[in-house]
Order: sequence, then structure tokens, then C-alpha cells
Amino acid sequence: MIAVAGSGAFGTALAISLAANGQAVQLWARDPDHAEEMRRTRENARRLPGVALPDALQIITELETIPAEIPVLLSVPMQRLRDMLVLHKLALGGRPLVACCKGVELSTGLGPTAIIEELIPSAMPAMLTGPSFAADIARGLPTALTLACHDRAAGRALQQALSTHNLRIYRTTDTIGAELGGAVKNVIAIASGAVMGAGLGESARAALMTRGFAEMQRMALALGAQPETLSGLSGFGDLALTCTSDQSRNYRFGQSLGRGESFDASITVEGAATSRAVLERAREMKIDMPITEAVVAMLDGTLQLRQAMEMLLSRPLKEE
Ligand SMILES: NC(=O)C1=CN([C@@H]2O[C@H](COP(=O)(O)OP(=O)(O)OC[C@H]3O[C@@H](n4cnc5c(N)ncnc54)[C@H](O)[C@@H]3O)[C@@H](O)[C@H]2O)C=CC1
Ligand SMILES: O=C(CO)COP(=O)(O)O
Repeated sequence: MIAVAGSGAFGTALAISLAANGQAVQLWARDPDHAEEMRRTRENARRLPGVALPDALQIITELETIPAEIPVLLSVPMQRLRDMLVLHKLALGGRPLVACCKGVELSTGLGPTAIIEELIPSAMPAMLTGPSFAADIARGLPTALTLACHDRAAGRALQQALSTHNLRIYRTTDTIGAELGGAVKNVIAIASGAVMGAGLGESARAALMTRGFAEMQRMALALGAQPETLSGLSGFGDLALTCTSDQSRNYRFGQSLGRGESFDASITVEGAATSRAVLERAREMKIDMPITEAVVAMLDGTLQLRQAMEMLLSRPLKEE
């Protein structure tokens, strides 16, 4: 059995995929009305419309109903993870907790596994990340993800438990690399969307993606990540997907920024808060991250896209 806490698009998609593969799955929704709606219609119309919930998927509203030691996938937005863990500490302890959120906490600069470690020391923290759209996973399309857990044996067990016919899970012990890849790619996706939204062209986007990848590597390697993690699914893989697809909310948010249009504030855009958290960390560590800096300035309204591009293009010429 597996449990998923958070019935947004991603949590629901993972629950559907695991249940369709024959596992018993409990999907927790914090809102009882939403839970009742899903039980009645066998669909999560609010977040993942058009996909039926398999019979093996049970909707729950109390995390206490999850049996002891069963792994729980935590699928809430990054900036909400702390609140959720604080509220449900007792129910979630003593088991593997797999963060499925991508980002860095704004108030502390911590990634998801460090937050789990701090708040629920009895849990085994892990991270599930990599290039995957909820809609693709829910429709049973082939997807490859990275499971990062510093404990090799626990990572192996989670890899087995989460692999399905369509979900291929790779494993690493490098939680820092996996977390930072997933965090920084969203910042670069905002920048890529902005460039495309403003009509600056695909060549400019390719340049931005490549130099964004250099920023991701600079920060992650300085924090002890392994280079292979960054060139793998959770780094390069997710950067490639998110910077080139209209399915990405970070990319679409960037497009709106580039076109000077507003964007629905209720949509989860992880890169917005994370860009500030990453920039703060980079400044402390004296790491040069000009694209991240430009994204933050655009979000603050202190820099227009054209000015940001001029700033990036007029930097001193140097070796690649
Ligand atoms: N949607 C996607 O295609 C993918 C999303 N992710 C990651 O998954 C994470 C969640 O994203 P989505 O599910 O897409 O977002 P979403 O916006 O669809 O859903 C977020 C869910 O979290 C719940 N929530 C918010 N605050 C909460 C709290 N304090 N306690 C409990 N529940 C709370 C909301 O009610 C909602 O059900 C993000 O970090 C995202 O980067 C990762 C890969 C793919
Ligand atoms: O992380 C994702 C794809 O791997 C989903 O991207 P968005 O959050 O930008 O939609």
C-alpha cells in the first residue's frame, strides 16, 4: 500500500498511476467537500479533469487512517510543506516520507528533505522528482523519474514500490542535486517563457536554457551535489521539459510576463517564490546567477524583459 497526501494535480496523477498498476492507494484531501466530490464522481474535476479514479484508489480525509510504516508521498506546493508537516506530525512519523514538491523554502532556504528531517526526525525523508506532467502520468503515458534518498536500502525499497508499467524510477542518494535541479529548472522555465512570450525567438531560449543549466550546476555543485544528478532526469531532463512546453505552469507564467499580461494567481507557480529563495542563497554563497537575478527583478517589477535581455547580453565576454 502507498498513501498520497495532497490531492492536487500531481498527487492525484501519482495515485492514479499506482492504483492502476494494482496497488492499494489512499489519497488524502484536506478539504472534506473536495473528498466527497471525488468519492461521488470518481474524478478529481478540480485539478485533473477527465481521468477516472481507479477502484483501488481510496479517498481519505484523516491522515491518521494511513497504516503505520506505509510510505506517504507529500504532494503539496513547496511553500506549504512546513505548515502541513507541523499540523500532521503525529500521523506522519515513523515511515518513509517522499516529497514530491519542487523548490526551496523562502523563509529558510531549505529544500523539502531538510524540512522533513527538521520537523519529523522519526521519518525517512526522500524526494521524487524529474520530468513529468501530471496529465501525462494520469493518462498512463511513459514517464521516467528520480527517487532520491540518502539511505540506499530505503531508496531501493521506494524505487520498487513506486515503479509501475509506465513509471520508470531511477534512484540516487544525492538528495541535494535532485532537489536543486527541480527547484532551479522552474526559475529558468519562467525566464524561457518570458523570452518566448516576448517573441525573442527559440535561439534566445536555447541560450537561456544552456546558461540557466550552468547556474543550476554552479549552485548545486557548490552545495555538494553530484554532476551526474544534474545531467540526469532531475536536472537537465526536467529543465528541457519545463522550458519548452505549454503544459508547464512556470513556462506559461513566464509567457504572460513576456507578453505583459496578468496570470491567474490561484495557479501553482513554484518558480516564483523559489527564484527569490535561490537568489538569496546564491548571494550568501557569492555564486553568480544572473538569469535568476533577472527573473526576481522582473517579478519585482524593477526590470522589464527587454532590459533584462540587455543586461544579460552586455555582461563581460568570457569563456564558456
Ligand atoms: N502538476 C504537475 O505536472 C507536477 C507537479 N509537481 C510538483 O508537485 C507539487 C504540487 O503541485 P500540483 O499538485 O501540481 O499543485 P496543485 O496546485 O494542483 O495542487 C496543490 C494541492 O495542495 C493542496 N494544499 C495546498 N496547501 C496545503 C496545505 N497547507 N496542506 C495540505 N494541502 C495543501 C491544495 O489543496 C491542492 O490540492 C509542486 O511542488 C509541483 O512542482 C511535480 C511534477 C509534476
Ligand atoms: O515539474 C513539472 C514537470 O516536470 C511541472 O511543471 P510546472 O509546475 O511548471 O507545471
